[in-house]
Order: sequence, then C-alpha cells, then structure tokens
Amino acid sequence: METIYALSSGSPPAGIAVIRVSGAGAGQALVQLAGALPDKRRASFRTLRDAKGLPLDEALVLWLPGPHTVTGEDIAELHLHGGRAVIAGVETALSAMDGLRPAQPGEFTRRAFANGKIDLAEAEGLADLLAAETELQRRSAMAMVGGALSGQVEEWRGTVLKLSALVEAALDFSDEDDVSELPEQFGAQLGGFVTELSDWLERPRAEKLREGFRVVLAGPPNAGKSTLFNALLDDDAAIISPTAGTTRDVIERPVSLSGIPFLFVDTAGLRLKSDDTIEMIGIERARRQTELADLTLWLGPEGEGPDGAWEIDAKADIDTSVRKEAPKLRISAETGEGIADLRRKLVEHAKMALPAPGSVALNQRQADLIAEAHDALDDATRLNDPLLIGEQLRLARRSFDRLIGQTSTEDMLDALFGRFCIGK
Ligand SMILES: Nc1nc2c(ncn2[C@@H]2O[C@H](COP(=O)(O)OP(=O)(O)OP(=O)(O)O)[C@@H](O)[C@H]2O)c(=O)[nH]1
Ligand SMILES: [K+]
Ligand SMILES: [Mg+2]
Repeated sequence: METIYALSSGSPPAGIAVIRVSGAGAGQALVQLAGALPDKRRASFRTLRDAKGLPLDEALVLWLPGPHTVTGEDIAELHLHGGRAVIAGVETALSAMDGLRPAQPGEFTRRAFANGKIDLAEAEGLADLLAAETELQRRSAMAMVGGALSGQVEEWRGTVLKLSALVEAALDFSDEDDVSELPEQFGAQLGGFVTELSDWLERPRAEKLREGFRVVLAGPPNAGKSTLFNALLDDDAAIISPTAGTTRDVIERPVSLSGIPFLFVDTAGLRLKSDDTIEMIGIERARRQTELADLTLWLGPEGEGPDGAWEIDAKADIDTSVRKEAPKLRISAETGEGIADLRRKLVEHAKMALPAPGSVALNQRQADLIAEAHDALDDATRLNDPLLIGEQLRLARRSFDRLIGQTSTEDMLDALFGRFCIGK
C-alpha cells in the first residue's frame, strides 16, 4: 500500500502546522527529511532538509512505528511553523519521494478502519464529531466514537448467538418423525429482544441532531415574523419593514441555544391573495415550510395556524387592550418582553425531540440495519419450525455485522470517508 501524507491541522497560516505521513514508507521519509530516525514515541527537535540538503524548517518530529498507531501503520508527524511556504516546501519534498502521495479526504481514518483500529459506527461518529458545532452534537458523537453503539451491537450479536444455540440444540435432539421443540424461555427472550430493538428505533435520530430542531415562523404579512426571527438569532439576518410582503423567500439560519442545535426559518407572510406572482411563490414556500417544521411559531389569528403550532402575540407592546385575553405567548421584539422566556421554552421543547445528552443517536444507515434485524426477529416470533427460526436469526446477525462494518461495500465506504476532510 502506498504511503500517504497530508496537512492534518487547519488552514494556514497558523502557529503550527502538522503534516502526517502514514504507511510503510513513513520511516524512510523521516530519515530523508531529518537525517535519521529519532527515538520512537518521543518529540524530537530536528532541522528538516530537502533532497539537496537545504533547510526547510526547524520542526518537532514524532516517529510512531505501527501497528500501535491510529492508522495501524507506521506514522511520522511533522510539527512545522505554520506558514504556507513552509508547508508547501515540506509537501514538495515528500511528493518527490518514492511511493509517497497526498492523502485523499478521510484516508487516514479509512486505513484505521481497514486495519481494525475502529469499526464503522465509530468512524461515523468521528465524522460527526468533526462536524459538530453544538455541545449536544459533540456529546452524541463522542458517545459513538467511544464505541457506545459498537458495544451495544456486540451485545446484540451475543444475544443472537445464544438464541441460535438454543435452536441448534432443539434441532440436534429432534429425530426425523418428531417435531422439534424449543425451550420455553426461547419465546420470551426473543420477544424481549424484538421490543428492545423497536425501542431503539423510536429514539430521536442523528440527522435531526445534525440539522437542528426546525422552528418555522409563520403568519400573516407584517405580523412581526422577521423582527422576532432576528431577535431570536440576535442578528440582523432578515429585512424588516412596515411594508407588508417584505419577506419573499425562505430564510434559514442555524443557531445554538444553550448548546442545543436549532434551525430557525423565516417565511413570507401568508395571505390568501396577492397580485404579485413572486410574493405568491413565497407564500407557497412558507406553507411547505410549516409542513417540514418540528415546531411552528404562529404569529396570526388564534386557531388559524397549523396543528401543534405555538400561538404568539408578537407585538405585545401594542394593542394589549384588544388581545390581552388571548392565551398566547406574549412577545415584543421592540421591548424584548418575553424573548428570553420564549428561548427557554424552545430549548426545553427541543430537548425532548433531540437525543439526550451523551446518548447514541442512530443515523439512517444504522437505523435501517437495526430495522432489518428487528423485522427478521419479529418474523421469527411467528414461526414454529426451528429451521426457519434459525434462518431468521442468521438474517439478524448479518444486519448487525453490516452495522459495524464487518461486511461493507466500497460505495458505502467512499461515501462515508468522503465526508472527512483531507488530513483526517
Ligand atoms: N411595536 C412593535 N412593532 C413591531 C414589533 N415587531 C415588529 N414590529 C413592526 O412591524 C412591522 C413589520 O415587521 P416585520 O418583522 O417586517 O413583519 P413580517 O411579519 O416579517 O412581515 P412580512 O415579511 O412582510 O410578512 C415593522 O415595522 C416592525 O418594526 C413589536 O414587537 N412591536
Ligand atoms: K413587513
Ligand atoms: Mg418578514
């Protein structure tokens, strides 16, 4: 396998830049740059030189022989001064060496997976961890990287094996004319297993965590949607004006409130008729948004918003005499009244719909495979023939194997590791 290298730290210029080299040629590359192999697993200060012997940089270098490394291969790490020309110089020197080439996105992690250092669920967690922008996303990804799901899947595989052993035993003891019998506890164990899997499938999903809890602001023109949108974001994201029909397109902004990922969506005012075709398109888009919403904040007449919407009296500083009886959340973006309270309520509400802090959230791929295993086992509960039950157990086992990547396809791996940046 070729030896790969890449800048693994952030974009230059920066205080330091870390170039990682992984593969059988890493040691030789280090010898060529630094003159000799330094002590293993210790930071050493060296002058790096190009093929002509001219100095490239003074660097801290690490020599990490495999297989006890993150990729499972020999690794050299070069901690350089983080200037563009320094990095370019070292990269040029590396590229000139035999058998070395730049790494593709996620290739270090892919090698870690190929060498059994991490399983597929852990690699997916790592991708999520690198993408995490909120505390809740980070904690969930950490659980996945730490093997929380992998451990659970191991346990499930163990349960399948135990059940399979009972089936095998029943088959062994049956003679040809006799109907083989499964022990009494088999049905209960299988039933409990099916319930456990369906509980897992009910949990909030990773995609929701990644996209954020979607809050759509909707209502008639000039209700104050954009003003509230800006107030919630604490940013002048949307244009506000006294003219009805100011907002025409859908405006989406991600934001973290108390560590919870939200996606706030401002929409065009909903009115039944407009002579303006562009505005009408905006209104249609706004309607669709309320269907996609996890929660709609309805800034319109009572009872006219979509089901489950929170009704908001958005200009609580005016007209209070008319609307004070309305059971609405009283908000005024003008005076700030009720904004902090609304934020708090939103956070409490979203927490219920998102994965609990530090808990594992299944992504679509993982959920699909658990659903497959669930269905196979659920079918088994309705069967009597141990041979057929054994077959269903095998199907479930295969789904669990695929979940942690014991069997995986190249396409799937390309898609996963392509999510990583270069150098990871
Ligand atoms: N007094 C008062 N005025 C408000 C408040 N919120 C918004 N307004 C005013 O109401 C007018 C309309 O506000 P927008 O936020 O543009 O309303 P909108 O619902 O986004 O309007 P469209 O995008 O046109 O549908 C503006 O002149 C705002 O200054 C409020 O809490 N109090
Ligand atoms: K307006
Ligand atoms: Mg608006």
